[in-house]
Amino acid sequence: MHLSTLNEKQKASVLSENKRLLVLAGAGSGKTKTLIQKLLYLVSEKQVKPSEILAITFTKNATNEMVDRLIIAGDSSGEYEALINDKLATKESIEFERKSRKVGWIANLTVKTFHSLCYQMLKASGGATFDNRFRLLIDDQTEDLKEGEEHKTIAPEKGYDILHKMLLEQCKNVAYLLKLKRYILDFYVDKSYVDKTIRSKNFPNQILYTTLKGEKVRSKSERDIADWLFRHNIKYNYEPVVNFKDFPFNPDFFIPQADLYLEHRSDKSYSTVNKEKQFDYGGRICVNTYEGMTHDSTLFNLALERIIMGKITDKISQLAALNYEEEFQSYQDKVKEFLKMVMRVQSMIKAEAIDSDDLISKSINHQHERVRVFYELAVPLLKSYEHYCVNRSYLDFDDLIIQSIRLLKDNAEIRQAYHDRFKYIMVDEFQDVNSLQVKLLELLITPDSQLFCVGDDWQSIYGFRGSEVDYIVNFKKHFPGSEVIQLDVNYRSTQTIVGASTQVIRNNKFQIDKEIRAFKQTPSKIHIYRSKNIEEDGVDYLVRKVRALQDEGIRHDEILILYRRSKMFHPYREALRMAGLKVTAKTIHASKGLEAKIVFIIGLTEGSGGFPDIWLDDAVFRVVKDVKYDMLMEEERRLFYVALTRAKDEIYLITELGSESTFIAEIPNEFYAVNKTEFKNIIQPISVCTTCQTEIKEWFTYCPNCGQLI
Ligand SMILES: Nc1ncnc2c1ncn2[C@@H]1O[C@H](COP(=O)(O)OP(=O)(O)OP(=O)(O)O)[C@@H](O)[C@H]1O
Repeated sequence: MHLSTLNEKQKASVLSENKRLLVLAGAGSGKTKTLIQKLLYLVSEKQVKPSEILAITFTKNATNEMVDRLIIAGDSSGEYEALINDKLATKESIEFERKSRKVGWIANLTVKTFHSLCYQMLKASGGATFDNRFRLLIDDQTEDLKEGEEHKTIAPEKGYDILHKMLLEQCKNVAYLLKLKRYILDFYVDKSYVDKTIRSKNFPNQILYTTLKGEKVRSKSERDIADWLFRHNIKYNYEPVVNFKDFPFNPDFFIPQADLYLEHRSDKSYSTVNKEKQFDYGGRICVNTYEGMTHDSTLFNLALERIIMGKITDKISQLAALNYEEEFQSYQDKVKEFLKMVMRVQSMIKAEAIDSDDLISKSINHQHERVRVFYELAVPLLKSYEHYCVNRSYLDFDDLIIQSIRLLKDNAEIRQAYHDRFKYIMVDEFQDVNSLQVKLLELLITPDSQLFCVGDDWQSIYGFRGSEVDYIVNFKKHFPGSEVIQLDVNYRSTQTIVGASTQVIRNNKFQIDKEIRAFKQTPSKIHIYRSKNIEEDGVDYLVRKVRALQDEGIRHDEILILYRRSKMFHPYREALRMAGLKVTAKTIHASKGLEAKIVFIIGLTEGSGGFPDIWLDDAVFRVVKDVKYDMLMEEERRLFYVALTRAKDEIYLITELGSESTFIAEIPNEFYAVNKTEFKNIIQPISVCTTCQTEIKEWFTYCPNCGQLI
């Protein structure tokens, strides 16, 4: 036992006999280290049987890391540590070695993710409440959460595909299909399609307009007509070729159900006298619309209604067989967007234990039609999805926990068996628990068992998946009689990084204020680059900087690039690839628990697609859970805190001039490499290149003349 490697607070946490203990601390303060030491202490000093210990993590990586640290603690040769730090070792060789060394007392421990624990529980005894030969539904987000034997029982389809299947089923009902179409057109499409004007290939001066149906037409007015027809589910042909007598030509529209042609006459139209004669010869009706009619859209719509509706005798329900493929051909991405929202709602209602039926009553009186219609469309989908999955014994990751809770709740004997087995329950990253996970823990602990949790409320970043920072902030309320120990030294980062990140996170109202000191006193400053265009000179800057760092001898795995959304990284990935530079890049969510010598945070712009990015701020989600804007903003700030605190030595922030993320100003000036106020005034030269004496008007960049980095 190496208690000597711990500081006083860490030691106190290991030695505490309290039945409920939370070790609370900011990033890099040795929480995971303390948890491992506690585990070693219990086994080696307190003679606790390893089989009585359950250690729970959130990700497979965290489980592996815990097992690795335990193997290292017992491996005096240092071989294993050398292997996992060997940059040339493959993932497979490390996994093989881990497996062959996970023997003896380590093999008798239960170190699992919440999901893996529940999986095993249900396989072993789930037959009592469900079907223990269930199969697992995996989606993109849970892909990396599955472990070992779970590979064997993965469902042959994905949750999203099932939901899509349910949508196709529902769309056989014309009323549902029409409602979906109206919803998609009204609330998803209108905003974006207007801008989709392109130039004609044959006539470069001709601008083409995209209709709701997805075809290209020649004028705004034609688009209005086409859209009006599409919205009213009236089939039409655009510019059909006709030849009634003397010559072929293309009237603008033909409406088969009304047996009617439409010609729109703009101010630029040529005389149509000849064409009109042709319609007479053919005994066909052609109605003209005029540019003047289009200036007032309400009047224009009325005119179209008068012209066309009277001539259509079919009832709407009998209108040409509507079918899903045809109607949504141009809107696959919008339908996908809708289904993703349904999936998000599904996950939220599971975490909140809300029945899908309740969603209708919760939304029926909502002031916004968009929200009401969303739920009218979503609820039948959610119900048929649920039925489909139960029928096939499919469980998703949320269901694993829900079914385990039910199993323990309803079966006293099974519950007792787990109580007899696990006397010590340890939870890493406790700030990420949701109400289901807490319920599960409550069912697993007894007054005699010890619950040892470590976590950092400042790093709670899974609110969008239902985690509740309240469980850690109010730990004492949730677990009466508990003790909370705060660790106060950060061993990972420089004092600048610790200071800046602490200042940022203190802007959050909902947090536990903690004093945290940096162990490392090396002087360093935070670098910031304000690009003119983040996707151009921002990318350029990163590539140059990474190259310069690697030239200085920094290894590629010591550099970590972080971003809020994967999309932000695309231009950087391409540029790095072209430059032949290798670097680790991750979303901030995926960087949890990691550390690197140098961290770049890219995409620090404001507004949509930037960071903070409060996309959950949608009235649709508020029906399930009324999360206030402030709270969503606080989660974004915690995410920024996680990003900053991954860095050991240096941080580079990349933003765009005039569109800086609000987080940049939350880091006080003294932490930046150059005083921010100097940069505000960019017309003033802020430095002169030491190599070629060129005035440099940008802040913290390379010399535009000779390329010298400053
Ligand atoms: N008492 C100590 N003395 C020296 N180094 C320590 C001590 N405690 C922790 N460390 C080191 O500090 C670093 C961070 O530790 P650890 O990963 O356990 O922190 P953490 O609090 O779990 O971090 P985070 O919450 O950011 O993931 C590790 O490199 C660890 O070895």
